[in-house]
Amino acid sequence: MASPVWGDLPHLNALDKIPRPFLIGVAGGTASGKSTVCSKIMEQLGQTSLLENNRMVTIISQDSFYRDLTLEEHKRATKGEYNFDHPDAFDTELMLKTLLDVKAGKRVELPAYDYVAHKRSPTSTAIIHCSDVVLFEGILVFYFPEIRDLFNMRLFVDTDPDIRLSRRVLRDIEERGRELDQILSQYVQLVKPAFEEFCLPTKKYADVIIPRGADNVVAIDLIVQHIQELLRPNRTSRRSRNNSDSIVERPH
Ligand SMILES: Nc1ncnc2c1ncn2[C@@H]1O[C@H](COP(=O)(O)OP(=O)(O)O)[C@@H](O)[C@H]1O
Ligand SMILES: O=c1ccn([C@@H]2O[C@H](COP(=O)(O)O)[C@@H](O)[C@H]2O)c(=O)[nH]1
Repeated sequence: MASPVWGDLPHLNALDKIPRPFLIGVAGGTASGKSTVCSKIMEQLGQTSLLENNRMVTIISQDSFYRDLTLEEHKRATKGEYNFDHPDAFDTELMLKTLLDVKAGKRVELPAYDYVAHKRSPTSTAIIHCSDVVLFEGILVFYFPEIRDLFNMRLFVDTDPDIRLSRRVLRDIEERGRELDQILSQYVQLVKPAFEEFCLPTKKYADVIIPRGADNVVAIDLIVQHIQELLRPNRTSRRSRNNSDSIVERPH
């Protein structure tokens, strides 16, 4: 049953024992298009038209697991001098516990991350219900072995660094309230070196590398087809057959 497109995916061999939720890790450098790729996968699985509570595909961002900063760290963060791209910036324990809960089908509550305040927002939480597919995206989702091993499929979004930087500049000015000189100095001093040291070496763990991110419609189509194949409705879902059927339908 293994598809030639997917090559050798040892952890996907027992296709008759597909775990639910099916946990997909999506790694890649900053502004590579991880969130956009996840949204496209969700859209093509016919999920965006459904009410949030009825969706069988969920996206979780690793950014929800940035650890709380001390006063001194927060001061540095406001000047673009705190290293948010280092593995130590994350609350690994909470990240692991949450993913284990998600895998166990438990309902989890996640605070959204506030990039302006540099902290988790207590007023904006997402409730993760048990889903058929959970996409977990972030710069270092393959860095921590205990977390990496939880994924049933691993994707790496591989976008040219110049394109990533230009997108990050626009995004950080428009959405994250940053000044150009601070974005550039943070990028050169912290983001780029950490990408090379911690993120890029994790590309080797990917089952599928997606060059050009969301522009790569062929790769996204193939990934979606593969997920649909794995989650055929004759497999048992945590929810009703009616709900899980929506996953195998094409959007049009
Ligand atoms: N293929 C694309 N073409 C144009 N802009 C894109 C594309 N993919 C992502 N972007 C934009 O680049 C920025 C970063 O994308 P995002 O998906 O949030 O990346 P990441 O999750 O890796 O940080 C966003 O403003 C997004 O709208
Ligand atoms: O308070 C913060 C938290 C994070 N960052 C930067 O965000 C990116 C990770 O998010 P992507 O969506 O993958 O780009 C990371 O490179 C951090 O440097 C921040 O600037 N401030």
